[in-house]
Amino acid sequence: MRLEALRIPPRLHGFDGGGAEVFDLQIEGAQVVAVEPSRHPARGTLLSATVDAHVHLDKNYTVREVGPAEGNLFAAIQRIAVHRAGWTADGLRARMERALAEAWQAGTRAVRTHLDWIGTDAPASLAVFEELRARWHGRVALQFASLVPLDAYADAAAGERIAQTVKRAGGVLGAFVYRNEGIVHKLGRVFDLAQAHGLSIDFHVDEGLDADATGLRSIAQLTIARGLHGRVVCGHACSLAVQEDAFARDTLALCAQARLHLVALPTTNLYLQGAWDRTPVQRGITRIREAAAAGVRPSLATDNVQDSFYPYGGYDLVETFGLGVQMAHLAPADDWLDTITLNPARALGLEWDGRIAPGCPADLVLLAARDPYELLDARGRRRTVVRAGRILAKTE
Ligand SMILES: Nc1ccnc(=O)[nH]1
Repeated sequence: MRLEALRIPPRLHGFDGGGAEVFDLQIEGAQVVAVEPSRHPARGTLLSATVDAHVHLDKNYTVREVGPAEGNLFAAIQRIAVHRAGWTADGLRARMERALAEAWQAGTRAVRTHLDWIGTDAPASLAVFEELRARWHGRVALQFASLVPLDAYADAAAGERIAQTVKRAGGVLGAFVYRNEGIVHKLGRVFDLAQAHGLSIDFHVDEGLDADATGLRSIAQLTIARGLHGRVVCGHACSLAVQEDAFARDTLALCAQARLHLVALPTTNLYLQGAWDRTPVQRGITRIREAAAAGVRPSLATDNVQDSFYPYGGYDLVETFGLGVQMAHLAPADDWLDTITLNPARALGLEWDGRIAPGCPADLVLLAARDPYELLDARGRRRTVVRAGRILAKTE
């Protein structure tokens, strides 16, 4: 198969483009075998298949039963707690399948989901997740992180049980961190367990606009102290945006030193953060631009879809990218397409980092956008998804 006249954003180049912007690709079998400058004007934009570093497959599409939390994270947590008690394998399977089918059609090749993990035993969602991870193998690579309230790790035996289960199931150790008492000590327990069991870590951290929420800084310091550079992912970090510039800069320098992976969640952050009873001025998004300037190239991810935390949305990362561009002034847009391709691929430790080059997998998303401006319009988002060298889906 030959793909002609496509812009490849420079950050996604795994080859020397020699200053050209538009390319023709030759695909043989499941591989790209040649990338050459094109003689034609661009008729679209080529990305590597997208990677979604942070979702919640266990609770998506439940908003019709639980209701939206109207801008209040802790209300969202309470609403889902009541609903969670009634979760069944069939219900979970249907919700997860629907999400994966949508992500796959949109051109996503890998997804990391958090699984609500209350108590020490594995949640009902884990067995369903493992079943779907096997069923979707070769289409969407699936990872999970345990979403455990940080305080649960204060109990050493409970922490050990959780870590053993996560290890057995091939997952990532996670926690929800927000202004906890004794936060450094409890975070230290998570790092102890990760080290003892050889696990990577993924935190929900500082998801709020209180300037004294400084979990991110503690996590970066612990990552350096424990030598877990590059093994730790942090989602949200909203409070970084409301802290003093100098303080935030120091935190980001530590994050860079720790090779921490930062994931911003535009839809949910916009919905849950800022005021509800008047026009919200604060956007809740973390300091994406300062992070990048400090050497921490961040990811954008989907987070919640049609649940109490975020009642709208779907699994289209190109759409989420468009929102991120507008929310955080990610301009020029072309320069930030690594937020849904390369950066999350590295955060998830995927074999292919998403750079397009001869020899790379032919897992690609061909967008109709003829220039960077069309990336954010409905026509420009229309796409042809190519997986393993074959056209999977086309939107007209
Ligand atoms: N933003 C979120 C925090 C905690 N749980 C969720 O599902 N989402």
